[in-house]
Parts: sequence; C-alpha cells; structure tokens
Amino acid sequence: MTGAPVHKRQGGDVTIAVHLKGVSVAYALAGGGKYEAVQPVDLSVRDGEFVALLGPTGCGKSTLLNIAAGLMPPSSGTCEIFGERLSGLCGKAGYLFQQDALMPWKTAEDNVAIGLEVGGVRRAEALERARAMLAEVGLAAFGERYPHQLSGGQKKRVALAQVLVREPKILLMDEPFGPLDAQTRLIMSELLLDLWQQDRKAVMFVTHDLDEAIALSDRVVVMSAGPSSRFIGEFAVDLPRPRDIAEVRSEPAFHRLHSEIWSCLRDEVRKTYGLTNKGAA
Ligand SMILES: Nc1ncnc2c1ncn2[C@@H]1O[C@H](COP(=O)(O)OP(=O)(O)OP(=O)(O)O)[C@@H](O)[C@H]1O
Repeated sequence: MTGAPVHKRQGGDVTIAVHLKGVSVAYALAGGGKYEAVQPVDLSVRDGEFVALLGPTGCGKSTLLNIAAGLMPPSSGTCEIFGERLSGLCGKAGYLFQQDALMPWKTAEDNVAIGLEVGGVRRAEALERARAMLAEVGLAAFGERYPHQLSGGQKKRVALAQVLVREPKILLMDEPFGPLDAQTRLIMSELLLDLWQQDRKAVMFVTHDLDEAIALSDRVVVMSAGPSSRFIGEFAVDLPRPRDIAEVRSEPAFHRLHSEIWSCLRDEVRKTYGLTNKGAA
C-alpha cells in the first residue's frame, strides 16, 4: 500500500493531499489539431492548506481543478491524491462549482441527504446529518424549502452543505461564489473560512478575484495567460488566522501582497484582452 507522501519541514512533517506532477493538458479540437491549454506544471497542496489558483480568464484554472477531481485525465504527467495515483473520479474530494447542482424537485435537506444515501447511509441517518449540516451553514429553518424558494446565497449554502456533509478530505472549488452579489460573496467567504477553520481540509480554490484569493488562502499560485499557460508566481499569504474577511483587506500586509501579486498578474490579464501592445493604461 502506498502511504501519503510526508515531507520533512522545519517545524514538523507535512502530508501532501494533491500533487500535480508534470501535468499538461492539450484539448483535441473538432476540426483536428490540438489546443495546448496548460504546459507541464507541478503543484502540491498540503493537507490542511488553502491554495488559491489565480489567473486571467481562459488560462486553465478549471482545467487543473478538473484534473484534481478526476473529471479528465492529463495529457501528460500524473495527479496523486494522498500519494495514490488518481484514475477516475476522486472520491476523497468534494467539488463546488460556480453553478450549484441542486435538484429542483428535492427539498434543501433532501438535496443534502442524497449524497449520503447514494453512498449507502440509511435515510434516517442521512436526514439527521443533512439537518445538522444545514444548521452549520445557517439554514436550520430552511430544510423543507425547495431550491426555487431560496435566495442565491441560500442556495449556495445548501450546495456547500451538500459538499461538506460527505466529509471530503479535499475541497475543490471553482469560483464558487462567482454569481453572487458582493455582500453575499463576503458573507459566504466568511462562512467558508469559519467552517474550514474548524476542520482544515486541503483546498484548491479557483478564482480570478485577487482580493478573494488573498483574503482566503495560505498560498496564491498565479498562472500566465493561455495558450500554454504555466505558473508564473507563488505567494505565501502570511496574514494571521482566524481572519476577518472584511477587516483583513484594510491591513498593510494585505495591500503589500496585493500590489506584489498584481504586478505579476497585470500583463497576463492585459494579454488576455489583447491590450499589451496597444498602449492601454
Ligand atoms: N473541451 C475543450 N476543448 C477545447 N478547448 C477547451 C476545452 N475546455 C477548455 N478549453 C480551453 O482551454 C482553456 C482553459 O480553459 P479553462 O476553463 O480551464 O480556463 P479558466 O482559467 O478556468 O477560465 P475562466 O476563468 O474564464 O473560467 C481555454 O482557452 C478554453 O477555451
């Protein structure tokens, strides 16, 4: 049996939860030919670490997340989950997309319970755990509502409960709060950090929002514009935890990091919008 890789570090050993090793992705195009989305990259996410993957639109963030989820194989390289080579869906990961995957014909508690039931948990126990999880995300009184009777933020809470109730060891999040308004995004980010703080899982969090990346994560990995994206910067976020998402943005260390990361990202964003050689401000 292969154990999860343990790396010796000053201050203690660390376990690697997700390890992309020399992963590249080339998509086959309908008319023949290929689109090289991501050139070989290496990324390891430690157990309990919150890593944000940041980059301009179309650079390949979701592609790498999909590989870690086992939704697609890499064109080259491998993905290891706790030291085991991934083939097929990653059972240890919970995946939260921008669009939630709630079933409109099921109540909030049934939407949460169903993931447990298909995993073999008896209905009574699944419902009990679903209700407890809904309470954790602040929806104790909303379990019997259907998705169309919930606000966007409430639906997102149900989707989060749906993922967390299965107690994944890894969270893969693809711009999960993207469609929400600014205030609700802030509240959801706070909720996510509160829950994560209680039981730190490895997180890969895809975003193109620099503020969000810094406020949430331990490390920000920056990708270049596509095609053939690569990693062009890696920044440790040394802001203390627990963090107040709203307050942390006014700290000098936040501003310093923001300007360092933005100077790494700026040209890539401009390239994406074809502005680099046009003298755009
Ligand atoms: N099935 C596919 N076939 C061909 N090209 C694809 C396919 N899926 C994605 N791509 C291309 O691969 C590149 C990376 O896509 P991906 O969705 O990973 O980017 P992203 O960084 O997540 O973008 P965004 O921030 O806009 O969500 C894009 O140029 C996209 O057009």
